Amino acid sequence: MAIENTRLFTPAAMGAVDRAAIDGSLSGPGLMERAGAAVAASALEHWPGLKRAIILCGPGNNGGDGHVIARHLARAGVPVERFGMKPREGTDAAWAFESFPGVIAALADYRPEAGDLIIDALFGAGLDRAVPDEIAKLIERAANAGTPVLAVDLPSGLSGYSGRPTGPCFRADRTVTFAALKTGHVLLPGRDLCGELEVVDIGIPSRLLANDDPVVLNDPSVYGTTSPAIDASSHKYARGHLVVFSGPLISSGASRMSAQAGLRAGAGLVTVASPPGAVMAQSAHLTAVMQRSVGDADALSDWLKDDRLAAFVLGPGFGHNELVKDYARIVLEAGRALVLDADGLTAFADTIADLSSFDAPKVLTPHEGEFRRLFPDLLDDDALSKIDRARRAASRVNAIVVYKGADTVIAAPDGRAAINCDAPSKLATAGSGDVLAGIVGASLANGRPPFEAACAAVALHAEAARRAPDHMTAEDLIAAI
Ligand SMILES: NC(=O)C1=CN([C@@H]2O[C@H](COP(=O)(O)OP(=O)(O)OC[C@H]3O[C@@H](n4cnc5c(N)ncnc54)[C@H](OP(=O)(O)O)[C@@H]3O)[C@@H](O)[C@H]2O)[C@@H](O)CC1
Ligand SMILES: Nc1ncnc2c1ncn2[C@@H]1O[C@H](COP(=O)(O)OP(=O)(O)O)[C@@H](O)[C@H]1O
Ligand SMILES: [K+]
Repeated sequence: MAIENTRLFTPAAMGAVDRAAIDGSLSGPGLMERAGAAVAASALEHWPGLKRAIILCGPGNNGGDGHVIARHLARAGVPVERFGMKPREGTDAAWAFESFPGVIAALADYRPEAGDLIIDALFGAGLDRAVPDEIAKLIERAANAGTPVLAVDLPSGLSGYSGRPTGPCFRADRTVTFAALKTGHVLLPGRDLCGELEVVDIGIPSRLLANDDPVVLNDPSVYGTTSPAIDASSHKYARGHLVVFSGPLISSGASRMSAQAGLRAGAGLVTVASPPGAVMAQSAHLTAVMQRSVGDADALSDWLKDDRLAAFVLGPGFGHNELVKDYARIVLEAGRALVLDADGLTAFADTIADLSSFDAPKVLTPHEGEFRRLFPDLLDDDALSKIDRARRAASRVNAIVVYKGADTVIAAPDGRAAINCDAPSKLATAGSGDVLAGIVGASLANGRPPFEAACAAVALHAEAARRAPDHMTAEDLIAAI
């Protein structure tokens, strides 16, 4: 039975849920029995022609699940062989083994054969270091033979917290996990190493599936509907006026993409603020998007007397320009929302924390390289997951951080975080980040709070990409919004 729960758990938080369930009415063996039965059912459903189930059993509860799986598959008539180690005495896993005692061969003795399915029940939530050498060798033998792998809870070798391998790691075709997804299932490369993911209900009551760690999958439960309702009383200013700063003539295209994306994404009006030297080129291209010549800080301050200017995008194609810092400060001092992207981020490489003193809404949209420039210490800290890196960055800058990638993390200074997992890889094309910055700007101009605005924008960007042609350019992406 698949379950719907967009909350994500670290293995530690899930362990607390398990303990609460066991302290309540549920028994450890009862949970293990349902977990093992669900994995066995998945094996039978997805590998109907399997000739031999190779069950790799570790010393802990993950191995305990393996013994339950062995019993269920054997009773279903599947030839079963177990490799690994016996559980420690007196544990739930020992109960599982005693419920189906038998030979457990040494891991080194396993030789893959055609028709095998490896059921990996070596380590799950308890993995805390690189797997030992004999397991590393087995992983290599199985990969060379192309033997399919069904992982129990997590592929052994993968951190359920960070989504990064601790060393050699199984690449599973399918992973069956219990009660809720763990962060390591959705962060890369974990998401790829898990293969198809299946979350099964093992009877833990949903009231216990709560924790203090507000990390969720990015979906409408976070940000509401994708665009605010437009009714008869609505007018373009009510939908918000977005401004995108243009860089010099040579790199003015990026601002156009942000601006056009912003207009498509639902800003009521969009103006490109161009340096005088780029005005002519922009005029030749822009139609529904308006333009204004803004050449220096005074011109910007003067324009900001118009309090209908709601949100600003600063950075795409802006160039390495001293004006970045002045413009950012002036916009934020005026209390307007600011999206800082690309060159806008790079300009603050050593001083990003200075922005924390401004209360106006701020959204930073770094990709991996920009994140490194801004927060090298967080990236160098191997103990942190991408989620916690983004959260620490958000709290340092007092801003929403959209840490981009195929596993984009959106984090708020108060600890809220969402992971977007459904962006297609065709987004890896020049300009798609400029498009995102424009969508975030529109979402802010619409008046959403910044975390919700960023989450809605990332979801819309991914949805547009899914709809766009396979060999899309950033222009196609804009058209698909
Ligand atoms: N709790 C529940 O209610 C339910 C739990 N369920 C299942 O339990 C699983 C979690 O079980 P678990 O906590 O026993 O951890 P598990 O992953 O089996 O590791 C065991 C021990 O291995 C060791 N070890 C770690 N890394 C190692 C390494 N690299 N190389 C060598 N050894 C290493 C380490 O022990 P150490 O050697 O450090 O003393 C660790 O404690 C979970 O994933 C799910 O499948 C389900 O049944 C549903 C109900
Ligand atoms: N392989 C991928 N899968 C999913 N999304 C991706 C992938 N590569 C890039 N993206 C997304 O595309 C956008 C690229 O942004 P960025 O790196 O700033 O590009 P550019 O500077 O060319 O505009 C981000 O939103 C990122 O999350
Ligand atoms: K496993």
